[in-house]
Amino acid sequence: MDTVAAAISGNPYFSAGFGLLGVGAGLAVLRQGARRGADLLRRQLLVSMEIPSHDKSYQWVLGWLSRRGAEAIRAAGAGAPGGGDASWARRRLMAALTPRHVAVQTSYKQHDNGSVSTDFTMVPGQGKHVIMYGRALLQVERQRNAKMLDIQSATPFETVTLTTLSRDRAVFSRILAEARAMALAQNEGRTVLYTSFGPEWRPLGLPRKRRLLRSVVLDRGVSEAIVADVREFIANGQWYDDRGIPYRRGYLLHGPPGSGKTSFIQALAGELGYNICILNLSERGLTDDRLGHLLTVAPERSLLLLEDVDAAFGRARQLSDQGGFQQSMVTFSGLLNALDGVASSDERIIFMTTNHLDRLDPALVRPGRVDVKVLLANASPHQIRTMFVRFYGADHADLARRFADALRGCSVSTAQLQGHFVVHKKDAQCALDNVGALLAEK
Ligand SMILES: Nc1ncnc2c1ncn2[C@@H]1O[C@H](COP(=O)(O)OP(=O)(O)OP(=O)(O)O)[C@@H](O)[C@H]1O
Repeated sequence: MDTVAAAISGNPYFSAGFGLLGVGAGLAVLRQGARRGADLLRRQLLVSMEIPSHDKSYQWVLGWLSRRGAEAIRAAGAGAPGGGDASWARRRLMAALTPRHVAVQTSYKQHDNGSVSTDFTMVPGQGKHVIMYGRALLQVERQRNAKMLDIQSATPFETVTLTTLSRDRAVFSRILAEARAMALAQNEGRTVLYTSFGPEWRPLGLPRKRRLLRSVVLDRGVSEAIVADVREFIANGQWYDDRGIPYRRGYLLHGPPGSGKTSFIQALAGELGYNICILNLSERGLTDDRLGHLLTVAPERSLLLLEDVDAAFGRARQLSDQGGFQQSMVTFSGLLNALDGVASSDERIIFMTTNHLDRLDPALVRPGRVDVKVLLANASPHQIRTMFVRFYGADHADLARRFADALRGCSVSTAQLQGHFVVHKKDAQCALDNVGALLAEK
């Protein structure tokens, strides 16, 4: 044994081998130590915030990042010889930090006259980027998991992770607040129409310019009465809460086609600064469960609109129940349950419209489900005069009176009147002379 040990220790190759082994092991320990140290340091010094693509704030933060990117490019390029208030060093830093790999996001902008234009914005692409926010350095990492699908949107699951130094952790809430305010400002003065998409609400098209309440001409005092009722409801949440009454109010607007029911609800939403969630009860694939869920998760500050409720539960529905055309799977009791089930403390304002009040089941329109019923009928003489003056100006009040007299006793909808005025938009006298065309339409 001793001779073997002596042989090994005396052998220079063996000694060198052991030496190398020792150095290797030492290095491995050092490397692991360094990694652990870096991990520990990272945990102590860095904080991160992950935003998954299914979260509402995801698009807000992407929008915010794209705005920051554009600002960084401006700050880096602008003011080269002494321009702008960014120092030269800061501009250089901004230039260095401008993301090199960007993704394009196309957005549509609706102008006040209703036309739509396209706009391209660049958001940081997949991978890591570094940006400056105030004095804080932030790492932005955008990751896509191609193997995971967001079930609701059927798009790959994505995340954006923001990382910064622990001492700057407060920037996260500032960024979220800024991103939210930025997104909301884009919809300022506009009404967002939501429609159901699976179990959630999605914006339908672009936010629309708010419709002015006075652009919808209802009979004397009708508009004012509804607006006052809704405002009173909105202002009295505590009252409902104190008495344990579900905080919801139901309105039913009924009347012939083209009397302004939908237009009025849009204008009311604009007046209140609310959005509208439109639900089509006849929608294919809509079930009782989904309806109940949708009514509970409607975005805050929105009016829920169930249009043409008679179509879903009137004669057409009976036909489908007898094996006719396939409609939604919502049952009448499912609708009642959904309306009653909205018993959370969240404010719910539900508008229903119908052309046929008589076809509605009394159970649907009982107080608690429908608290306010309003008839929007064919145009009254007051509406005819008001619309005429609104189209041609106050100096045509006399023609307006004669026009209303010519239509006295006739059933003309406000939509028909609007159509007539559009045809004769340049000439009030012509509109009066051709009033007979309105009667011929009948
Ligand atoms: N009272 C009104 N004042 C101003 N415009 C009106 C009025 N009524 C209808 N219109 C115009 O007529 C068109 C159709 O109106 P709207 O869709 O609001 O009618 P509706 O009562 O909801 O019809 P329907 O019962 O068929 O759904 C819109 O372009 C709207 O601007």
